[in-house]
Amino acid sequence: MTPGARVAAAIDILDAIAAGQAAEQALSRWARASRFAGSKDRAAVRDHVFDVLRHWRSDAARGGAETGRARMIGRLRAQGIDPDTLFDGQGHAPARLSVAERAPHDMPGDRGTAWDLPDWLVPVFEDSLGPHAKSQALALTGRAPVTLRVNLSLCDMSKAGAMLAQEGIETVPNPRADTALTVTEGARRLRNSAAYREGRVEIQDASSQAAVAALGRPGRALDLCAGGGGKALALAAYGWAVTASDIDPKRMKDLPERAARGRHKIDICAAEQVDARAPFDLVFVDAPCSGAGTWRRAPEAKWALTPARLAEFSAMQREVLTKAAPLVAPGGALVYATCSVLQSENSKQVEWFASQTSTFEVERETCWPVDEWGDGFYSAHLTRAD
Ligand SMILES: C[S@@+](CC[C@H](N)C(=O)[O-])C[C@H]1O[C@@H](n2cnc3c(N)ncnc32)[C@H](O)[C@@H]1O
Repeated sequence: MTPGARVAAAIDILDAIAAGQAAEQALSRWARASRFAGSKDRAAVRDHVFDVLRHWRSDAARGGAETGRARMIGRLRAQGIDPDTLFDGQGHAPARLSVAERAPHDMPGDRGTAWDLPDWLVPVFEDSLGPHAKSQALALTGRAPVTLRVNLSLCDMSKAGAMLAQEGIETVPNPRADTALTVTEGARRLRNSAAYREGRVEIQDASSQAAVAALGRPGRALDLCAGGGGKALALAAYGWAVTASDIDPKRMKDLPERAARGRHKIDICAAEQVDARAPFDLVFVDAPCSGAGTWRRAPEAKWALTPARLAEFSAMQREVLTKAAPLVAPGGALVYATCSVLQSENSKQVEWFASQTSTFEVERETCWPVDEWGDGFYSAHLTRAD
């Protein structure tokens, strides 16, 4: 495909998304109908689509309309690329720009457009992040790094880096966690590499790795909101004896295969059986949340979030904290974590929990920012006093 044809494909996919299709579904449909597209074409089209999704408002403003075509014009302008070089009407490239499209479009001065956030989230970001609100909102419009967790129970950092390099996957140590490598080249080869297939590395953001690294001497741990099992696997690699559970067992469907790859034994437990396994030295609550720290990876979620949905997350967080507390052994720890940068989901929830109980003490809270090394993440470490 020519660069122009890739842009034309992205425009069609963006229109399908604007009409209500999920981005992954729209991309898969296009890929199935476009057998001529090679892997580099598919990657380039995906990059265009996700770049626009991250800049949904500002691209529309720069392009002068809320269409896939205008947004793609806006995206090229933001990247300093003259749209005329790709919109040339040749072959499968998009039609030439009209006079109206070529006219400069002034960016509106409001912060929602400039920060690429829904208007209601601007004050929420300001309350949560103070002087960092703008820089964090803008950080969320960039591409996320691809980060690996080296499974130290099977491999050391330098061996993992060397194995990956042999297969054309270049990495650098990620300063956020001692187990983390950031991929700088060859990320698309990762899932076929020996290091990944043999469980020596797993894909996991460095902030999540850092949150698990800080948990001290291993014992019996419950990952109460295990989902795909990222935290459970990282805990097991540090030597914790892990029980994994989730209110929605379907969410754990990949966990047995991932655990087998990493050669970890994880006790996968139905939600109604958890009480019988208690107490635990550590209960890790990776709570359901807005995902605001990970919107680079899932930009549609940024535009789909509403105040009502945020309130629903808040209720779920309180419910899961309440459920977790009695499962912690005396002297044990409760870790509450989210991949959110919003105070209402983080410190406010821990404040609420602390106001409900005299049994737990808040030892420390840590916030990791959205930056070149990792996603926004929060964790609070509480200890059970009695
Ligand atoms: C942020 S995700 C977990 C991600 C996962 N820990 C990982 O590292 O891949 C939150 C999970 O919490 C689960 N969940 C929501 N409410 C719950 C509850 N009351 N009890 C247990 N799990 C719950 C959801 O089904 C979802 O899988």
